[in-house]
Amino acid sequence: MSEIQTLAEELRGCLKKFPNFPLEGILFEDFLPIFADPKHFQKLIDAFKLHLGDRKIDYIVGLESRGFLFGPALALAVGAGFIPVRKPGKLPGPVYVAEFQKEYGSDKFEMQQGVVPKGANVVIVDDILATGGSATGAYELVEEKSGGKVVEFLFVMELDFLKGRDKLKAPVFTLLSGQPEKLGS
Ligand SMILES: O=P(O)(O)OC[C@H]1O[C@H](OP(=O)(O)OP(=O)(O)O)[C@H](O)[C@@H]1O
Ligand SMILES: Nc1ncnc2[nH]cnc12
Ligand SMILES: [Mg+2]
Repeated sequence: MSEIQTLAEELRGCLKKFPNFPLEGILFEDFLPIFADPKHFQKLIDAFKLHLGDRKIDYIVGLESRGFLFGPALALAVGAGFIPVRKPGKLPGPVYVAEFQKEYGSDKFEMQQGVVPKGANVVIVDDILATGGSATGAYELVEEKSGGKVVEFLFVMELDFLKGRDKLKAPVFTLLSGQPEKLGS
C-alpha cells in the first residue's frame, strides 16, 4: 500500500455516516471528526501534499463551506495562496457568478474578479464529489471566467454511484471512494 493509501485508510476510520440526512434517500458522509484530532487533520494535509508532489501550484481554491476547513491549511503546506469560492451575496466588489445543480438542489457560487491571474495554476478542493455540480461551477469561475488553469480537483471522498468525475473537465483525485450504490437500492 502506498503512503497516501495508508493515510487515506486511517482517515476513513474517522468518517461517520448519517442515513436520510438532510433528505430521505441521502446517506450523508460526515468528515468533520477529522478536524477534531490534530493528528488526523495533519494526515489529511500530508496525503494531499504527497499527492501534489513538487508541482508548481499558485492557488488552492476552496469551495464554501466544507472546502474552507482544509483548503487554507493545504495552501500553506504547499506554499500556494488560498482563494475562496463563496455562496451568493458574501463577497464584496465585482464577482463572477456560476449556477449549477447538486445532489439535492441547485445553487450558485461566486468568486471575486481579479483574484486569479490569467494562466495561474489552480487546484480546486472540496470535501465530497457527489454529482460534480459544485466542482463544475468552480471550474467555470476559475477557468472560463477568470482565465486560470485548473490543474486538478482534489476531494476527500467521492460518491461513486453519482459518477460526478465524468462531468469534470480537469483531472480528479479523491482520497477515498464510497457509496457504490444509492442508499436503499
Ligand atoms: O458534487 P455536488 O453534487 O455538487 O455535491 C457536493 C457538494 O455538496 C456539499 O456542499 P453543500 O453546498 O451541500 O454544503 P456545505 O456548505 O456544507 O459545503 C459538499 O460539501 C460539496 O461541496
Ligand atoms: N452524501 C453526501 N454526504 C455529505 N455531503 C454531501 N454533499 C453532497 N452529497 C453528500
Ligand atoms: Mg460543500
